[in-house]
Amino acid sequence: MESKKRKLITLDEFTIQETRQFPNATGELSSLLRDIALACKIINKQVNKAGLVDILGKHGATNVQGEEQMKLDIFANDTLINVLQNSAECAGIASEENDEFLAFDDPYSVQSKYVVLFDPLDGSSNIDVNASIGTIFSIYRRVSPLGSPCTEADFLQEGSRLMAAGYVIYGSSTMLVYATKLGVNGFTLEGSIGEFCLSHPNLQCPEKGKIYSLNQGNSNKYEQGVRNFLEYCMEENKEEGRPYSHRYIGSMVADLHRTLIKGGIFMYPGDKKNVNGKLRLQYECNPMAFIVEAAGGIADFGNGRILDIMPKELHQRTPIFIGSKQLVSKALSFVTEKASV
Ligand SMILES: O=P(O)(O)OC[C@H]1O[C@](O)(COP(=O)(O)O)[C@@H](O)[C@@H]1O
Repeated sequence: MESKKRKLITLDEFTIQETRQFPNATGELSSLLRDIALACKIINKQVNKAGLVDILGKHGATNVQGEEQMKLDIFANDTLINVLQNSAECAGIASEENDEFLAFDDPYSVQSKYVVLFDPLDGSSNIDVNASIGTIFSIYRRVSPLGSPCTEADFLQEGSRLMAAGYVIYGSSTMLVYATKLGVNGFTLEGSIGEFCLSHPNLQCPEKGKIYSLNQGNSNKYEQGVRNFLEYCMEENKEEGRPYSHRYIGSMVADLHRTLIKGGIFMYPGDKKNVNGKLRLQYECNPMAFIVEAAGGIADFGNGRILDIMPKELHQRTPIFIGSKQLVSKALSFVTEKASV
């Protein structure tokens, strides 16, 4: 018996319906989201055929983080910048791959209310081995006056001031997940019509979880509290369903997507060498914290809410403990991070 065809709701239709809930809404934010989705469709096409075109491997340059840039990092970065520069809804961007923010000074962009931050290709170490990778983005309303180019202050705002945040995961299917204050929704790319269609409405992060996710290879460098929590996760306790399972893909987007859907905890703690860990506050941790909190989970740096951190630099890093309320609270009861952010 043919399964009942369900009505496809495209991202466009969904965002227009959402806009209608705000009488004063102008539709600029939804249009900006649609532009980001367009850029990610272009990136998706290259990712899907990466083995067939000369886009695998290193580009030969290093970024401001001192990391070797992959060819796909550069392609994704250029694609997002080009689409957003032509979008007329974006005053400027900040990217994990660019040292400085870029202010668009054409007559339309300087009038735009919003700026966009992005990690164009998250999980770069997984590109050549065909494991899931992603794009992470976030949108702030400007604090600088409209009519003139945006400033660094527009990008150095606390995560709690985000208007929207999301990611696209290039995995077994390509999905776009985005959050506003109204909630979190997931859309799957329907290749035959080239549209993101609503597939995961009103995503909620399960309160409990039995999966913990971190680079366990660094365990000896983590502080005692983190190691005690790992012991707790691996300990036998039938009643509490322990030992928990360890899962780590090594792409934050993929590890967070699993955590959002199945519950659990994802961590990238600080360690003796890197007290603030590896992940970037503005491009990775704030957008993910905004999404997980909007889905009922929590996101902490060990001594407080990620979204309350006042950013000082565009590329600053922060430790992160994020996911299901109960399991993250348990981890925090073990962890007394010394990191000041
Ligand atoms: O290899 P490690 O140290 O475990 O780090 C993996 C983490 O680094 C990242 O790959 C960093 O992201 P980029 O690929 O954007 O630089 C995350 O996606 C991932 O969670």
